[in-house]
Amino acid sequence: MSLFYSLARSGAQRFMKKQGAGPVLVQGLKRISFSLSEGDRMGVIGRNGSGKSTLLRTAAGYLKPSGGRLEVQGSIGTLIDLGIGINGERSAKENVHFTGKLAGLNKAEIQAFDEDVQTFADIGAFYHLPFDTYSSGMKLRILFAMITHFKRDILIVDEVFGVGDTHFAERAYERMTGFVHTSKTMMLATHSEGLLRQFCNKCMWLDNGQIRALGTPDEVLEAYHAG
Ligand SMILES: Nc1ncnc2c1ncn2[C@@H]1O[C@H](COP(=O)(O)OP(=O)(O)OP(=O)(O)O)[C@@H](O)[C@H]1O
Repeated sequence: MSLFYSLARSGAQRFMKKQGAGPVLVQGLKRISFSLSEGDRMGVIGRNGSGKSTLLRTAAGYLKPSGGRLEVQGSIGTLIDLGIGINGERSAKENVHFTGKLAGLNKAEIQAFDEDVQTFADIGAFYHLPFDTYSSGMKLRILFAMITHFKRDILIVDEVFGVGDTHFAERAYERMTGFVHTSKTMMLATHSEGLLRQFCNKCMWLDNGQIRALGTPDEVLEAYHAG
């Protein structure tokens, strides 16, 4: 199983460019090329606006690159935007049952899925209220519990841990550790060196939408700090 991703070109400039009275163009990524194989867990670092989320969304298939080639083999689990794939007017429970049906689970499996999410997310009576009424932290709890219930070949996670409280973060790290060992490939955008060192064996430094360094977390962090 491999994840090969190449964005060789794009029609716009990286910086915001106003073309006369026309639209403003923002190029999120430029000349990105890398491949990940089974067992690779790549952290993506970079300053705010450097393109980390854009890269993850593209790799997950939510964004279509304007040029280049993206090749992904295997099932993908994502934790990128708090709400993608969720019906905000429905409760977490209803969303869990719907997702379970979509995933082809039988009645007993859906019940187990429901119990697992409800127990792990631990949001009390909110579990039965519309998702849109949840705080960011509650949304994270539900979505994290949902995606980590399933075994996926590829896990793509944006730095959403920040909205969880300490109690949840501890349990999430624990579950993530288990998940990392059962998933084959991972991409994790993060500002946390702790997370990077704990979960990743590769690291990409994005700067202005381009790869500035690619290597082990130690190598890339050293380059990143050196500026
Ligand atoms: N929907 C959008 N429309 C236009 N420009 C966008 C959109 N999303 C992101 N951008 C731009 O693309 C660039 C990269 O943004 P991105 O969110 O990928 O950065 P990031 O590295 O994830 O940032 P952060 O660390 O702040 O989350 C930024 O210049 C941003 O303004």
